[in-house]
Amino acid sequence: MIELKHVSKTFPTADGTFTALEDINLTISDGDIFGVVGMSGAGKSTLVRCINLLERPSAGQVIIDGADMTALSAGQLRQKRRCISMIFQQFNLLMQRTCLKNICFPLEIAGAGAAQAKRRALELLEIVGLPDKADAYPAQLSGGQKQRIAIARALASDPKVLLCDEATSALDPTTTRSILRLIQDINKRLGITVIVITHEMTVVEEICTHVAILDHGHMVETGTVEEVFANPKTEAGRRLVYPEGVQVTRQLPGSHIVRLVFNGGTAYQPLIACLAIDCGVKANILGAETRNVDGRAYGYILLGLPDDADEAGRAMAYLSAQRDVTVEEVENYHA
Ligand SMILES: Nc1ncnc2c1ncn2[C@@H]1O[C@H](COP(=O)(O)OP(=O)(O)OP(=O)(O)O)[C@@H](O)[C@H]1O
Repeated sequence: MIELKHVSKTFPTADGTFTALEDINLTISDGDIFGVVGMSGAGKSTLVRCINLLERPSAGQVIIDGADMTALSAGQLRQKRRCISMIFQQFNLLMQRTCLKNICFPLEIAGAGAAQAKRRALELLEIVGLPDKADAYPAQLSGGQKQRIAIARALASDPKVLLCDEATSALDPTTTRSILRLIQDINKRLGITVIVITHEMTVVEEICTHVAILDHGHMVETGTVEEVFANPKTEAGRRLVYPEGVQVTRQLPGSHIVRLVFNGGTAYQPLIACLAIDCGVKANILGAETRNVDGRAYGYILLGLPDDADEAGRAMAYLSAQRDVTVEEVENYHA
């Protein structure tokens, strides 16, 4: 388990002290695929670099499996870091080494013999689906293949945690999907906890179990992907999850506006038609946004209810009684 307790990180700059992270509290359980999302500059990379102490937090604790990383000696930290590997957007392969030798590199540093390192590297090439690229050089590979080699190298030290810093951001959508499948497979087969930093919500939807949203160095939301994506509670969360905003088809000034949040169970039920038939209340759909998370639909619909208090009350009672739907009043609605 990874716990961040009151982690802050400041940097000295020409204009004074810059706070990149402020009072971050986070728990990542073993086996999670945990997404960290936020706009550019939100502090995602700084956060992940604090986890393996590539950046030392200015305050707070990073506790991995009960050990406070910030309190370890340099030697102990080197040892502990072996259980955390990292992959990057630009792959960071050694271009003058073959793929096999790239994967052997961390094993050699850890003191493995050449034969043992080679045996393990060949196994890892199998795991990442490139057994025929042992003697190829990185320059001879596609972006997706380079990332597979980088993943094999990251796995060489038998890590418990894999940090992925925008690992698919340089790849096309199809290759992205195949790399995400590989990361998911590694998480399941090898039981490795994965932390994914990304600005792409589709990446989170495809593989993450949990997510944290960073905004200007603050962690503004965290929870399961379903919880956070179904109903982002903060402005920053809504901006990320629904970047286009709600597609408003029509606005009725003075209407009673409610937001129906679907959380996977009944998103495809003809709820608005049922409302009309069962209650005799005609609601206007002002906007809708749904997302598919792990094969289930989440999202919300904005409804304009009639001004008549009795009709609006009936509609609210009916909608509130539905399973797997949350009904919220929307105040100060602006299209
Ligand atoms: N060494 C540093 N010195 C000063 N400021 C820094 C330093 N490292 C990061 N920052 C600042 O901290 C903030 C967070 O940076 P960080 O790279 O963590 O953001 P990010 O969310 O990963 O952004 P991106 O998605 O663009 O990579 C930025 O404003 C950045 O300029």
